Amino acid sequence: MKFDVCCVGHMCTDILVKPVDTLPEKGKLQLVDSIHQYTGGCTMNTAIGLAKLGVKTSLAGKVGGDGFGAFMKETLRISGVNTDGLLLEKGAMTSASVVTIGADGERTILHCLGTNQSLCFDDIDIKQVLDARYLFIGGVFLMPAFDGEAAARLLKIAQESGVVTAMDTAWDARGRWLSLIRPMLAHLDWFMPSVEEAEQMIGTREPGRLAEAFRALGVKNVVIKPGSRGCYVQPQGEEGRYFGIFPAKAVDTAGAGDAWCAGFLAGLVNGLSVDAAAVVGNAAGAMCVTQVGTTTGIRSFAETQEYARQDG
Ligand SMILES: OC[C@H]1O[C@H](O)[C@H](O)[C@@H]1O
Repeated sequence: MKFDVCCVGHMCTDILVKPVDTLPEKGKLQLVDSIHQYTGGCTMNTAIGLAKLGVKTSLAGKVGGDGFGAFMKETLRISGVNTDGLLLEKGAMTSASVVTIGADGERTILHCLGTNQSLCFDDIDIKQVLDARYLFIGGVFLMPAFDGEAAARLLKIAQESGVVTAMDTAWDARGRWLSLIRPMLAHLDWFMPSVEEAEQMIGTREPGRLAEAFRALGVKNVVIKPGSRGCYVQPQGEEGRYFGIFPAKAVDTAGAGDAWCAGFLAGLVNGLSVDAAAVVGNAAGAMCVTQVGTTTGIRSFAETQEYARQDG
């Protein structure tokens, strides 16, 4: 195996906007203090997070042949993510998210779909996927040509070839939730939605009931993240358990869930138990929100473990 994790799916450029204190009146322009450009999108964030945590990571997906696409490819390269599976589509626009950060660090996100809109099964370099121990799919609801049977097909191929499969979702603005995701669930070793997303699929916020429902639909191991009580982990055949969050001063919460996935998968790749990996996930998520940008706060695996020991 050449890689530990291959990440497939949603990637974009994040345009981070910090408004001045007051909210605009409806229909008026918003004054901003600053605008910055970062890499973004669940898959991109998780891939860069994994690489910063020292995991051998590759990525498959699509960006446009524009300035944003070039910026993303170069950032991936500098971060140490293999981009052989990254398509640059000439004449197409790279996806972007306008992320507005409030005074409390909470964000609102406006998605401009770009190349994620047309990402399809044939765009994915299967060899790259099968050359990894783990496949991570991120942001499945933000890729309308990939979000149903195509994602399920890729997960099935990977799982049947012995690749451990993991998936996070994203918010589904079109509200299809379980109807769309159901064919994927039977091919997932790890399903790691946020509690808000999971609630939309199953209709409860209670992690134990959510995990039970996903297990009944074919998922092997379930994580519900991160929620006010931390993350809830229920591996196959075991009781579910909570792991509490680390207190952190949030300046930008965007990417916390992606950082969690990176930390958790890095833990598994490094041979930690599921419980210890969940703690590393919580630490990576907490470190992420202390800095502006979705991957700025992520540090090496050793530093993340150290953080978990100090503040746990
Ligand atoms: O998960 C965080 C990501 O969601 C949004 O899509 C932004 O791109 C941000 O990077």
